[in-house]
Amino acid sequence: MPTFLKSDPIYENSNTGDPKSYAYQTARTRWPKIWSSAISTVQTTIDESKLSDQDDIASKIIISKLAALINALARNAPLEPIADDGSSDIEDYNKELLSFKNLTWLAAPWLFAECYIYRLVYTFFSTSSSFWQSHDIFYTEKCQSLVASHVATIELLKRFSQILESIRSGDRHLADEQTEEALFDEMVQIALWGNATDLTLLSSLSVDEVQSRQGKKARDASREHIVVNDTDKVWALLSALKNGKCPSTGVVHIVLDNSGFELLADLVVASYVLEKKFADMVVLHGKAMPWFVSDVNARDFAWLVGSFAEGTYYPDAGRHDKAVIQKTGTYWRDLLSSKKIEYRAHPFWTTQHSFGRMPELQPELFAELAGADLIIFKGDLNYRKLTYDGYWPKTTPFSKAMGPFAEMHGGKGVRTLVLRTCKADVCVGLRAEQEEKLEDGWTRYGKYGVISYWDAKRAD
Ligand SMILES: O=P(O)(O)OC[C@@]1(O)O[C@H](CO)[C@@H](O)[C@@H]1O
Repeated sequence: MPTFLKSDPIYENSNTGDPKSYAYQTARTRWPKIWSSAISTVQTTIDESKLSDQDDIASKIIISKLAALINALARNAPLEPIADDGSSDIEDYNKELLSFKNLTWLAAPWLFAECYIYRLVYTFFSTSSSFWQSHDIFYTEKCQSLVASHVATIELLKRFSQILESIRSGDRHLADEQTEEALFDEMVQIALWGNATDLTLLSSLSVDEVQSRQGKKARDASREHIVVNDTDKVWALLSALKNGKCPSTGVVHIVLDNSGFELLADLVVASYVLEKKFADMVVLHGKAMPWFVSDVNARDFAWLVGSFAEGTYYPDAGRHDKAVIQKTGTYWRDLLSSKKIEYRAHPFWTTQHSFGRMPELQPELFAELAGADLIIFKGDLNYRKLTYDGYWPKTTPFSKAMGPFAEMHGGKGVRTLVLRTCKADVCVGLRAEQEEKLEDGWTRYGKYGVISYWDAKRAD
């Protein structure tokens, strides 16, 4: 296995040619479904829009490129260099592709090939006519999924509103350490299980199955499925930061994953962090382009906050529910305008690179993360990128699987917390013999979760 950087670990990774990997099934069934459905979405947009002749010709080209991609997957064709669309990330994609020599779709490292496929498809649009250039083929599906989740959404917003009230009223129960810790635990659970509902799973689970994972009942039932749980360590950190027992910069970052219900859960957690004064500012990192079907980009983010604040999110909601929705949307808008919450989309998050490459390839971004009190990574793809998507033995320490990203840098490294439901092959940090009790394929369908923490600022 060639390595792109000298610092990459020599490891066996999930590969689309390996029948024992989830990648095998993904490349043969999930990808063709995702891209066929993209063709239908483009067709619907054409039918619903009055396109100019130029845009109409461009639409046909986009559809033919998507069809050719589906055909290339079926034929196990080689991956071709990505066309230049003026963005600097393409160079590294093509450089790494060359380093593999004759990579074909059905025998490729999963992480590389999957990032490459989303970046490639984006160029079908970014190099097209003006109508299509900023088109997000997944946008409608993302909005619809949140509207379809209105029951769990309203339940979560009501709970959030209660929490805000108790924090603000200085509820004396909240002064008790155990109650405080229980509330933090609830926040972690909300953010973790919010990740169990992404749209790529719809190609293997039904809408009902995905929605049944939302809400408090589902969270409580899933507790026993958390295979690594470092919540207490993170609680110890936050308490130390707040009590001045640990130097603080007052900034927490959340590297987001999916839009819709998961983004809602992440906004709840960001607000909790601010209201409890664990931080003065929360930076949210989204994607700069449509990515892995349901990942958050600027438009999804603006739609969620805007449609809540304006009361257009769920027009059929009752008067009381509507008031809760609008109040929360307005509250988030205010946090954004006062810069207590900031949304950003660094191009690094849509490269193929594992985060262990960040210190060398994106030292400024790495320094910024290292300068914050805590970085919360959400979701499966971020976990795969933290751990090089490697076939590590499951008992490998989390810090070892992260490589240079986890290094101490003289006590100035990154404090990493990952909240991820397992939807791939990789999983580390288990205790010896823990895996024996888990069923075959347990790392795949979002049933199990990990709350893994590594503090690269510790003095020891
Ligand atoms: O990052 P997320 O949204 O938690 O999950 C990403 C995911 O759904 O997309 C890929 C699909 O092949 C897999 O890594 C994983 O199953």
